[in-house]
Amino acid sequence: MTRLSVIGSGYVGTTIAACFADLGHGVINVDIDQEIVDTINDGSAPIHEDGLAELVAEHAGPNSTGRLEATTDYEAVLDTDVTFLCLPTPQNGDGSIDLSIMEAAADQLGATLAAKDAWHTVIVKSTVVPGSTEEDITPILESASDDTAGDEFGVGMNPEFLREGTAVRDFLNPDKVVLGADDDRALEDMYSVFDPLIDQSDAPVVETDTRTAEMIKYANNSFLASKISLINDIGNICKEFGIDAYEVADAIALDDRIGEQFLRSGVGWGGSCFPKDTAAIRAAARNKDYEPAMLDAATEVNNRQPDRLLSLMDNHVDVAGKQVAVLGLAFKPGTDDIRNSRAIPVIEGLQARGAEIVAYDPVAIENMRERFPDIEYVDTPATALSEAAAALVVTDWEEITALDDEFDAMSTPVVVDGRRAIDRRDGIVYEGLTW
Ligand SMILES: NC(=O)c1ccc[n+]([C@@H]2O[C@H](COP(=O)([O-])OP(=O)(O)OC[C@H]3O[C@@H](n4cnc5c(N)ncnc54)[C@H](O)[C@@H]3O)[C@@H](O)[C@H]2O)c1
Ligand SMILES: O=c1ccn([C@@H]2O[C@H](COP(=O)(O)OP(=O)(O)O[C@H]3O[C@H](CO)[C@@H](O)[C@H](O)[C@H]3O)[C@@H](O)[C@H]2O)c(=O)[nH]1
Repeated sequence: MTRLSVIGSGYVGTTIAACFADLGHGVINVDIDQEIVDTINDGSAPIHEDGLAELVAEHAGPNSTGRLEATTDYEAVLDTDVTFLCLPTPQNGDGSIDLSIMEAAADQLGATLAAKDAWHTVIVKSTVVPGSTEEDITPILESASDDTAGDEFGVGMNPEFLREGTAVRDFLNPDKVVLGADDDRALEDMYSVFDPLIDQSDAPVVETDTRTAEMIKYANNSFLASKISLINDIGNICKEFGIDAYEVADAIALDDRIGEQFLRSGVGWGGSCFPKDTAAIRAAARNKDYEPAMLDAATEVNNRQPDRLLSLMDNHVDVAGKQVAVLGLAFKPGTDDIRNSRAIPVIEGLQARGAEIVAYDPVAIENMRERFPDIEYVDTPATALSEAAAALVVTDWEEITALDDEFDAMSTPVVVDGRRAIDRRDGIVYEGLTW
């Protein structure tokens, strides 16, 4: 059992903290947000993630194992041996990575660790461009603690591959565990934290240096985002020829070299990671005078998909002054996260056309209301469809894929499906984005 601290208690920080507690470690979550801290200490999850509420309740708050605690006080890291940094790494206006939150947290952590004589290992969990751990975070930790990395404290980089919506399952059953360390003792500490997970999941371990670990994360996300863009490009061609891209995808997936995952064409990739991370690595490449032509193209294809969805609708109905149902607001099913959701450009496109938007999502309405306070939100997809002149499917929630005769209540039954969520049926004018 290792005593861990996890700085940043968002999607990644809370998930890994609860999972590490479940694996037997004692874990302290540190966050600047008092509400998040109170929620965890009450034994509740601050975010919507399948299985997380149960884990937090089991390990934090009253009648729990007590292995998970939260605080706003950085001093709590002094009671631990290893600290994970799980802070946001947003993008600047030009797409490049904004490390300021990481740098501020590293500074505060370093200043706190100045009071500790014993060895401590700091592990960067956030997605950061190659060289960040070595050239930015480590020097800040050194100057704030007045200690030397490799002598008095260790630094590691351990990228995270969990997906939102399946975060707990993904974390506990990883395809790989990447341990990036620039000194042996840090690597040893990383093993002491990950051994229970490696034993339980049998995941292969990749031992490497911090720069390579950082790049593995970007390569992983860039590859997956590009795979979706490639199938979207092919899907758009299929649509022009009247061919079903899903039938084509099923066939090419039989080639082991291609594989079946991430071949669902449609309105494109959103979320807190693919858009931001592809932008950051493209900007980092340009900074080294390399033009990332493939990743530029993947981004361009992705940016076009919402417009193609709206154009298909325009072919059937002029929505000015008419009600349009937007079905699904989260960037994917299973999460309340709307960061870079494809619903955002879709809603903007509808607003530009003067439509009256009625939006439905099972869990993401409150988050989208902050972004678009003036559109109408409803509790059921049937209410959104009633009297609508068109319906646009943006997220393939079960509540949406299960829809059937609810479409009969539309004023003009034009359904444009960005996720292949709805079956073609009599009585509706159905357009699939790539089929
Ligand atoms: N969300 C994902 O699915 C996912 C998966 C893999 C990797 N990542 C990466 O992990 C990192 C974190 O992402 P996230 O989605 O968990 O972010 P998030 O925005 O959900 O959570 C970040 C948390 O950090 C807290 N915070 C901000 N500044 C702080 C400070 N100075 N001290 C302490 N806490 C502070 C915030 O209050 C928030 O709770 C990012 O680099 C992201 O790219 C995310
Ligand atoms: O065949 C597919 C698969 C996904 N998507 C879309 O792609 C986006 C991202 O989906 P997904 O990868 O499932 O969700 P994320 O939670 O963003 O996870 C990605 O980003 C995380 C943060 O870096 C990584 O940890 C994960 O490995 C990586 O899959 C969503 O908008 C999906 O709708 C498609 O359009 N077609």
